Amino acid sequence: MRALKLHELSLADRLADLAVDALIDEADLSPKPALVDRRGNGAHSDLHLGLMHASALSLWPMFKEMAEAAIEFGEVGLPLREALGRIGREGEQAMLTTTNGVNTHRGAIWALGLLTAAAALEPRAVTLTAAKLALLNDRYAPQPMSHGAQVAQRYGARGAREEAQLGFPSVVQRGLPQLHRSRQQHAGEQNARLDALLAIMTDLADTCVLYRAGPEGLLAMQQGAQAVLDAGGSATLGGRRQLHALDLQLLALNASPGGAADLLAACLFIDRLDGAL
Ligand SMILES: CC(C)(COP(=O)(O)OP(=O)(O)OC[C@H]1O[C@@H](n2cnc3c(N)ncnc32)[C@H](O)[C@@H]1O)[C@@H](O)C(=O)NCCC(=O)NCCS
Ligand SMILES: Nc1ncnc2c1ncn2[C@@H]1O[C@H](COP(=O)(O)OP(=O)(O)OP(=O)(O)O)[C@@H](O)[C@H]1O
Repeated sequence: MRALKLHELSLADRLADLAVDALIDEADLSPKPALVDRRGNGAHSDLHLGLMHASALSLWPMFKEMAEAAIEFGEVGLPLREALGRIGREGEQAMLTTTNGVNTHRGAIWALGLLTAAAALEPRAVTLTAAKLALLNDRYAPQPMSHGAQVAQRYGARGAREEAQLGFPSVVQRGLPQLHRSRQQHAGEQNARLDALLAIMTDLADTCVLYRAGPEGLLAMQQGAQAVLDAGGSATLGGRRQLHALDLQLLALNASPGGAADLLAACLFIDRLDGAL
């Protein structure tokens, strides 16, 4: 059989590859505080690494379809936004079928779905284009009382929707600059990714944490992540000690930063877009 050459893959194929790679790299990254990683299931009794991998792979056709829809519609507008909503909901069903009903990647479908479509449309203004898509109101989206909606109501928190509508400030202003800084300081790729996750955690209103552990959990997450970075980051002995303490503290609070994990995947996706298209 003739080997498939890279340039024979369509843009949509390559974007779907990048999105799934970002999810797999996020899941594999270890040691992440209280999240599923190579060591175990963190604060999640219903999740494990194999399930995260299977879920990520199940989303490949969905990401491809989102990129194809963006290419076909060719511009930001309600028709594309509503097509993405439909494809995203179908992807969510594919995920739930694969995981037997467990929510592995709901937030990631939202963030990476918008970014994949945006990359197909405007590769030089990805977060801005994703924000414009997120600002459009999908008339067919159901309005369930999700965990995010419940804590938004209770604490007035800014959740996944607002993060996208603002152009992913946690990724653009925190995650990506930290990823580049730690690489420059020769932290090593895995440590640089951990530092990027921690930088995202310092300032995020992660609705997973708020739902599970309230404002006390959120403060512990933000201050603990800052303490690791202040101690020199994941590549240093002091930083590792703080990271271990943060892991134990978040586990004790059952406070898993799932939103931050999704945004790390978004960060890795954007980082790889440069030079890949
Ligand atoms: C907007 C979404 C994320 C729903 O948000 P909501 O806060 O109501 O729901 P939920 O509690 O299920 O949270 C979603 C997930 O977002 C992640 N998250 C949590 N906090 C944050 C945050 N501050 N920033 C970013 N992501 C976060 C978490 O992983 C969480 O599991 C989305 O799932 C949605 O509307 N889906 C409908 C289908 C659709 O339109 N898809 C379009 C794909 S482009
Ligand atoms: N490595 C990871 N480990 C754990 N969660 C992750 C990881 N990567 C991403 N996530 C995100 O975290 C979310 C899971 O969080 P959580 O289990 O709190 O969601 P839930 O189903 O809304 O709540 P609960 O399990 O409390 O009923 C997923 O939506 C997923 O997007």
